[in-house]
Amino acid sequence: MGSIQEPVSLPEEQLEGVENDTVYVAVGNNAEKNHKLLHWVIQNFSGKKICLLHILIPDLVNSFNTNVSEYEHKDHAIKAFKEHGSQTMHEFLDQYILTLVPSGVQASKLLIEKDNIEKGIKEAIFQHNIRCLVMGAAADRHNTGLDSEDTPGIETTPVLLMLDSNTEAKQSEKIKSESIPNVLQYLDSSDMEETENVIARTKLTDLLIHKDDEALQNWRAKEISRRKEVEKQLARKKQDVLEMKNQRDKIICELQMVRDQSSALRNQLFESNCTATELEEKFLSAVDLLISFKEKRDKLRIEHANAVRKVKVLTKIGEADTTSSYVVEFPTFSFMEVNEATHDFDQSWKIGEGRYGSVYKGLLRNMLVAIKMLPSYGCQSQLEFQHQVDVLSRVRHPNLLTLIGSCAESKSLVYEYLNNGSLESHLACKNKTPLPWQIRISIATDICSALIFLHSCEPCIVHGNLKPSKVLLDANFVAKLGDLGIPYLVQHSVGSADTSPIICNNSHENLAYVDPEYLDTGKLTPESDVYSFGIILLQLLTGRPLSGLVRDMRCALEKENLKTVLDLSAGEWPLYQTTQLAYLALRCCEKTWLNRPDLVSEVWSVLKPFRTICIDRRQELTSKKLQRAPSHFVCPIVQEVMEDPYIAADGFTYEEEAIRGWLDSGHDTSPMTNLTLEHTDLVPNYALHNAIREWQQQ
Ligand SMILES: Nc1ncnc2c1ncn2[C@@H]1O[C@H](COP(=O)(O)OP(=O)(O)OP(=O)(O)O)[C@@H](O)[C@H]1O
Repeated sequence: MGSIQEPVSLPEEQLEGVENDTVYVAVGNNAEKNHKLLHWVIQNFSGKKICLLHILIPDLVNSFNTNVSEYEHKDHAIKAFKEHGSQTMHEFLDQYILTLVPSGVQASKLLIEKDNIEKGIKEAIFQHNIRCLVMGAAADRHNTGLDSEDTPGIETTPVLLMLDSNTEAKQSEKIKSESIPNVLQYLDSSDMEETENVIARTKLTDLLIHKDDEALQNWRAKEISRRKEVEKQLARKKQDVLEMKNQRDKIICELQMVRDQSSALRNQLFESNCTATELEEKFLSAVDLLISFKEKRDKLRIEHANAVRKVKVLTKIGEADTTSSYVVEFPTFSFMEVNEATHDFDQSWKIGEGRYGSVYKGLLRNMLVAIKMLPSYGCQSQLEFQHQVDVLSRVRHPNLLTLIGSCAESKSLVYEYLNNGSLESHLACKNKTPLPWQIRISIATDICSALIFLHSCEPCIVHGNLKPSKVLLDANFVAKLGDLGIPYLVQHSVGSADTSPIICNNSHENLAYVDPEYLDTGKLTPESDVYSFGIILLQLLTGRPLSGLVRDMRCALEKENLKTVLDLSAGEWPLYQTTQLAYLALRCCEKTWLNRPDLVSEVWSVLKPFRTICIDRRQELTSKKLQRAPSHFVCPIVQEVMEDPYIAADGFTYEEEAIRGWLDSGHDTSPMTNLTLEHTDLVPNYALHNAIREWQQQ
């Protein structure tokens, strides 16, 4: 039985079988494919015998396609056509042979006429005992297992069919006919199509040849109905395509709409984001605004509370005013208030007593004050008294004790309280360290400044009772003159213009400050104050008792021995300037007022150069003292270093007087926290008291 092999490229063992056999090459009608096939054959079988095999199918169909009526002479035509086809094919094969000759191939041709290629090939194999047959391969590459890339130059690889021995080839026709059709699978697709066409045409030809008109008509009708069916299908397809096209257009439209909507939504989203950001910013600024409004509101609340408090105070003052029945411009106090402030004029609250009454320390409307109780004798009316006080209250100067208010009922004057006491106490060194010379000179300057102011007033104001007890020192050692105008107030009361209270009720010591001319004439002049100032200046320089003071100074200056009289506890006096001051003081103490120096042109001009050095020193001293004072030494109410610290129920320590005054004035709350106090008991803070003492003695 013949075996069929598939040599794609031709290995040596394949070629061995071909050696002595003629290689049959099956050529078709496609000239291009034939050329490629022959090219392949030349490459693989150079020097071999080649026989070109062509199965010629008489192609009558072409001649009958156009006009069937022409078949009246068909026998003759078919014959002529066959002859013509055979001749043409011979010529073609000859041409192929000629192309093979230069390649050293012995070529021959074999033309077999058969109405079927399959049958023709079978016949050729039988008749010519073909063992080696080359055919154009089928287009189906799976059959060959090759790619065109592997065999460049030809689209499909030709197929070499090796048929077994002659004996096998000559087997019974039945067996051979079984094996031969397999050959056809190696024909390329175009050959197959061609074959099918040929078969169809052959059938038609058969019909024509055998004059089978009825069958022809049937076949035609079949063809027409098939064609109609195809046309119908085509029309349906067209309709489908049209519908699909419409659908596609619709979808595109919808897609476009969706795209538009999407872009609109995107814009909306962007706008929303912008709005959100804007709103967020607005919200933040609103929060800021709210915070600032809250702060303002709190501030306004505080201001409101303060205003309410002020209104209450003013109302109280108003009430006090109505009780006194006078319309005055500056605060007046009721006797009750004065009484309360001084704790029923408690002796422990008394500061001192002079010719014109007692002076009490007091806590009045939360202020630490000095209340001077004038003698109640005399016929001065409350109206006259109040008028006089009103005039005095308008005389204000930094070196004059400030008159805060008055009480017409009790005929008392309320002054600011100066906690550094009087110059008198300092000169006497009562529990006090001696004043440095700079402070002394600055005190002289302050007194001079106050006198210049008083004397320059219109009408001129003469103090008339200037002495160290009337020179009060504040926390910064600034000197302030007190008791201004008291003699006038009291004189009126006494009702005797002739009787001078200064003279009448004054001690011998106090008379030392009184102008001798005034003593002689009873007439107070500005120069009277200059005399008193001279004595005070001599006291500041020497610190000596009044008796023989002028004489001793004069003597020392004459002997140019100033140092012997100077108060050396005041430090190292600058001798030249101090001598100048000493001369100036003596001139002030001249018995005749005409010989006394002018305060502005002479005294002030000498004192003025000292001012800067003295004020600096004063600041240095006070700031040192203030700096050194720990904050817990200072009373929260009066803001001064405490002398008698007491602990209240709120746990804070206060100056006893201050906290008692606070509680006695009806307060039941803490001055520090404003919370209600559990009780009003006070406990002395001995530890703090000792600490303050130690600190003060340093
Ligand atoms: N505002 C005040 N602050 C502190 N102490 C004061 C205040 N006013 C007066 N004093 C003190 O009160 C005491 C009594 O003073 P007052 O003026 O009544 O009498 P005097 O000056 O001693 O003598 P006189 O008035 O008889 O001449 C004085 O030692 C004085 O230092």
